[in-house]
Amino acid sequence: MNTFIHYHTLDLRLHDSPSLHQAHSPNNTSTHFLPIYIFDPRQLDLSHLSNISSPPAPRAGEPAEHQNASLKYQPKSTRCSPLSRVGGFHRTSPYRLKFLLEAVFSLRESYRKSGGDMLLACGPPEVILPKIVDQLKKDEGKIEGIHAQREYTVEEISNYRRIQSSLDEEIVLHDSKTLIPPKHLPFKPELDTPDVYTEFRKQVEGLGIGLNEMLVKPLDTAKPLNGEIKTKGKLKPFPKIEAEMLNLKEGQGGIIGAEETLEGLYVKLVKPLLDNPPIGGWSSTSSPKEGTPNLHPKSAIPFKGTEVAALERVDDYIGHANGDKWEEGMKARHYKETRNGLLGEGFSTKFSTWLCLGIISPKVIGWRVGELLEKEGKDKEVWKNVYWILFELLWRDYFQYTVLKTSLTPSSKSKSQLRDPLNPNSSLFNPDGFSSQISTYPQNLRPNPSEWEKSNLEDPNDNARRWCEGRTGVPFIDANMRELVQTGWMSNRGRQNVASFLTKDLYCDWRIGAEFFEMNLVDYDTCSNWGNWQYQAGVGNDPRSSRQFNPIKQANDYDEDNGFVRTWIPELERVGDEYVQTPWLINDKSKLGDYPSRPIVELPSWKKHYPNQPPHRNRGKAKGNGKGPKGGRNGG
Ligand SMILES: Cc1cc2nc3c(=O)[nH]c(=O)nc-3n(C[C@H](O)[C@H](O)[C@H](O)COP(=O)(O)OP(=O)(O)OC[C@H]3O[C@@H](n4cnc5c(N)ncnc54)[C@H](O)[C@@H]3O)c2cc1C
Repeated sequence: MNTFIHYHTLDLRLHDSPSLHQAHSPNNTSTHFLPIYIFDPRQLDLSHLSNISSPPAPRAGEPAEHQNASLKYQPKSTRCSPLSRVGGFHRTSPYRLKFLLEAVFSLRESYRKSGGDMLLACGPPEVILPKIVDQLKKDEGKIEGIHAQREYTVEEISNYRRIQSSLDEEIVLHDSKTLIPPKHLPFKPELDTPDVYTEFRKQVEGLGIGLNEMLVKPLDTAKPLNGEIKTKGKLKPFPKIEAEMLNLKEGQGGIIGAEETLEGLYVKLVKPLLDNPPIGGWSSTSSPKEGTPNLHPKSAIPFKGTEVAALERVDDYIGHANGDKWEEGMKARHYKETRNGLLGEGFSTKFSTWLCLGIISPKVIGWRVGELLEKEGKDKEVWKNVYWILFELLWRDYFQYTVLKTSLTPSSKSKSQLRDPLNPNSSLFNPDGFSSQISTYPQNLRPNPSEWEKSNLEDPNDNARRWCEGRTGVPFIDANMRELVQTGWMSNRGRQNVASFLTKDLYCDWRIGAEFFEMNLVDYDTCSNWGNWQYQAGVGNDPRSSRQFNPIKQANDYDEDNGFVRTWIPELERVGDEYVQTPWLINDKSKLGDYPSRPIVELPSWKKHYPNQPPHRNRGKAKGNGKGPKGGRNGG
């Protein structure tokens, strides 16, 4: 027996899978194929699974390095704990947990439907994987290779390094995470990713935008068929693993039985979240007393975490070729015009929900966009709208590669410190962000964390806490925050505004916002989240002082009919349309019910956008035109 192991991390799919492709290519000598997914106690509290001891819960503010005494490997500057470092938030919400389990269980189902299976385990991967390898090597068994997707973030890099340090076999890493794979880039991403997005995009577009130029063809390893995902050919047999023969010690974790269901596992994993709700609590739809969370009826992402759902969304949004014709895809043809919308599922692609776990390959999306552009891109309107999807996907790549570069560069503050081979050091989570790694960063724009407001999230009147709970008194901000907590989603427009409000108007530590997003966003992605937060907070590698949004102007421009604010803030029901974005201006405050009668801050620049101010409330002007405030555009 010669086993090809594929260790799934953030690549929960069968299509466009380099491992699957390699394992089943004619010259591959493996006889068996073993895909495995391991729930890691540093990411999730696994204490309700059998034979697992999770790291002790840290207190907010306590440095991560003191939080993992029970683990053999002591992380230094990483955030390896199921609670976040600054705010002490969980690192997942019930919604996000359910989405992950949907992805894992549907992947296992797809493997089974294709003649194979997938092993589910829990525990530190550097303990579990070597035990499995040992068992497979017994009785002269061989390991053809251990394959995984290359990750660019410090926790994932240290995870691979820890595993590697306990294995004789080399882990083979595949570049399957980005639209443009590293080897196609016109520069070495780990060294030369430009500090400014526009420069990155121009260099990439210099490759030529067409199919097989900038866009790389995805591997044809699996496709949807009658509502299921099927691999191209039959899978190699799944090897027998005997859980009791792994010799795992007490507390080290183990194999999750083949009979375990999504619902059963969910109940065990969600318990620590429900027992210890975060500030403001979980929303009632996301944490039912029994079973898995229901979708919020107003959710902008009424989708499942499955490969089938992801590929159906691509079909629905971009469409597909049918002979000479292009079918469906009306949404993509209006993408640029509608992408700043706030309500409903149609305004933007929502691809991020599947991209974050690798349920869909960015290359599949890119290739489909390229096909549509090739067929219909001569029409300028189609080109402008459809191309913009690539423009945004390049933002995603840009943050991935920026993080890769900084993950492998020592902080300028610790130049003397030799790189810890097991533990790369990144400024992604530092208060002064990437700026701390750039010696040429302009002095006058350097962030000064000591000047930021100190937050005490225990205090219900704390500004950052009121931001988290959607109680700032500024309806446009609160509506976005409530949507996030109640559905696990917020639009890009909303994210930019609430991030600006927390950091530029309230002057709070941006990491509280990034951690709160990490807990709640179903589409949470380390690079996109922390990279965008740095960018908005002005601590990233593209320094500018003016990324400040005016929430009143933004509300006037993007919530023209007040539908968004009315959807999420029912307390404002009795306030007329004119003042619903500025309710503190009405005389009869009794109409506000429990809603704050004053905003926690009021900036002079807001006033010219109040009702009846010259110039008159400028409704609808910028809706959907892709223009943000001066200097504030990020990703359109
Ligand atoms: C403070 C803040 C936090 C964010 N956190 C995340 C996060 O955790 N995960 C995440 O995927 N995105 C994040 N974004 C980026 C962006 O808001 C989302 O990618 C986008 O809203 C997802 O919706 P969509 O798929 O409909 O996007 P579309 O508008 O349809 O864009 C298509 C794809 O392009 C990519 N994209 C678009 N804008 C950006 C951007 N600014 N940065 C990186 N990629 C982009 C995404 O992969 C997206 O799916 C954040 C933005 C801000 C301002």
